[in-house]
Formats: sequence, structure tokens, C-alpha cells
Amino acid sequence: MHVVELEGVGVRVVGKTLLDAVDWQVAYGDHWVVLGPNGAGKTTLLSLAAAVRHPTVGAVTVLGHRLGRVDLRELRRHIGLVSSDQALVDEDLMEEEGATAQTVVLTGHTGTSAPLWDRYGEAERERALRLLADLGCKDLADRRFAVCSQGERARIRVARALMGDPAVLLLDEPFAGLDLPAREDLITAVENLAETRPVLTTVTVTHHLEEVPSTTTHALLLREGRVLAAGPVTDVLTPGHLSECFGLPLHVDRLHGRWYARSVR
Ligand SMILES: Nc1ncnc2c1ncn2[C@@H]1O[C@H](COP(=O)(O)OP(=O)(O)OP(=O)(O)O)[C@@H](O)[C@H]1O
Repeated sequence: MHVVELEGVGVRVVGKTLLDAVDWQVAYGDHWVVLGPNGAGKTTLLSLAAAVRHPTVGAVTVLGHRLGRVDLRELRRHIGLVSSDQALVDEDLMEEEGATAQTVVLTGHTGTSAPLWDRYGEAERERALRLLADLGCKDLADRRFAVCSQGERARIRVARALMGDPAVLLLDEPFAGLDLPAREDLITAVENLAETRPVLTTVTVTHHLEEVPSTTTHALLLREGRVLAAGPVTDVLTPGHLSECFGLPLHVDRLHGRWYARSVR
């Protein structure tokens, strides 16, 4: 059984095809990166894997359940999603209420924007602290989320997504808007997660090859709603595929497991 399986999937809205003829299989323990230029359909693909939307045609199966035949809310309890696009959490409310980082992580247990205090016992509080520590931000537990930096918030959001002990963690542009140290911290945290949680499957969407964690096992390249290449990361992240994907000739280097791209001059 796969964590995510797409067969002949298309997503259409009035007058526009967002995804077309997509086949994709994510196995347990895989770490995928989805790359492509603006508007390629990456977020749309992730929203299918997150059981947030249905395909127009084709079959999407997540954790063994075919979308369309299952209660999406129940399925989503097993999926950790971090996405600025699909704001599942009302972060403004958390800021207004003065929620601490630990409280924000705790709300991941109930999947709510507001804390449901009677549902959190000592075990949940400890788990929230441990997750903050796993993400390298143990010291933030008592800090108000409202005053946390973008980089700190990004790590707190990942800790929150892990609170429900999901089988799969989906990260939609988790590095967007982060400065270099914050980006590198979060990449390290994601790499550590892959090493310390071998059964956790991850899918990370990004525009930038430089953001691909070294623990990535597979890559999928999207262009104009179609899959250009998908498979083991070293087969897919080649200069040829990446140049075609982004529409300009690229040099691609790999150093200590990380990837770098620059245009051919
Ligand atoms: N409901 C909609 N109606 C019309 N067009 C849409 C709709 N939703 C998305 N699109 C368009 O579909 C395309 C794919 O969108 P998607 O957000 O999946 O791309 P993306 O690869 O995540 O892009 P980006 O990197 O810019 O975030 C975009 O051109 C977007 O404008």
C-alpha cells in the first residue's frame, strides 16, 4: 500500500486545467520534493495528497482510502499539513489570544485554532515540548507566538503538524520568506526528522533546488500541470530535466547531499 497514489488524475476549473494525467506513487518512508515554476500546479497536487480537494478525473488514494469514498475530515487527522495557502489554522486568533508557542503546538492535538484545554493532559504538554525540542526551538515554549520571528514560526508550525502523530507530513513552501540562517535551520530540522522518524513520510513543495533537504529520496517535477519526471532524486534532478522544467538552461551541482542550480551563461 502507498501513502499517496494518483492514477490518471486531472484537476480542472472553469476554462483551466490545473493538473493533467498525473500518475504518482509515494511509498511509506519516502521523502519527496515537488519542484516546478510558479503556477505549475504544485499546491494543487499537494492539496490532493492532503485530502483537501478532490480530483476532477482519475483516482486519488491517501493512506489506503480513495477520495470520494471517505470522510475527508477523518482522513486529514492522519495527515500533517503546513501550508500558508490553505490556512487551516487561524493564526490571527492565536496572536490575539496571546497563545504561546507551546499552546500553538498543543492545538495540533485537537486540530483546532483555539486551545481545548480539557483535552490536553500532562502527556500532551510533554509531547508538545518534545516536538519543539525536535524542531530546535525548545526555548520558545513560553514565548508568545505573536512575537516569534518568521523562522521560529515556521518551525513551530511543523511541530504543530506533528502533534497529531501523522503518517505523512506535507510541507508547502515551508522555506518561503525565511532568511538564510532561518532557512538552513529549518532544512536541518527537516533532515533530523527524516533521520529520527524513519516511518514518517514527507512531501515538500518548493521552487528552489537549494532548499531540497539532503534526506530527500524522490523528486517530482511539474510544468504546466503535467509531470515532467518523477522518481529517485538522483535520476530526476538532472540538468536536462531541471532546464526543461524551469524553461532555461541550467547547471546543476550537488555538494554534501544538497543541490544547487544556476543558469548557463
Ligand atoms: N480556482 C482556480 N481557478 C482558476 N485558476 C486557478 C485556480 N486555482 C489555481 N489556479 C491556477 O492554477 C495554476 C496552478 O496553481 P498552483 O497554486 O497549484 O501552482 P503552484 O505550482 O503551487 O504555483 P506557485 O509556485 O506560484 O505557488 C496557477 O496558474 C493558478 O493561478
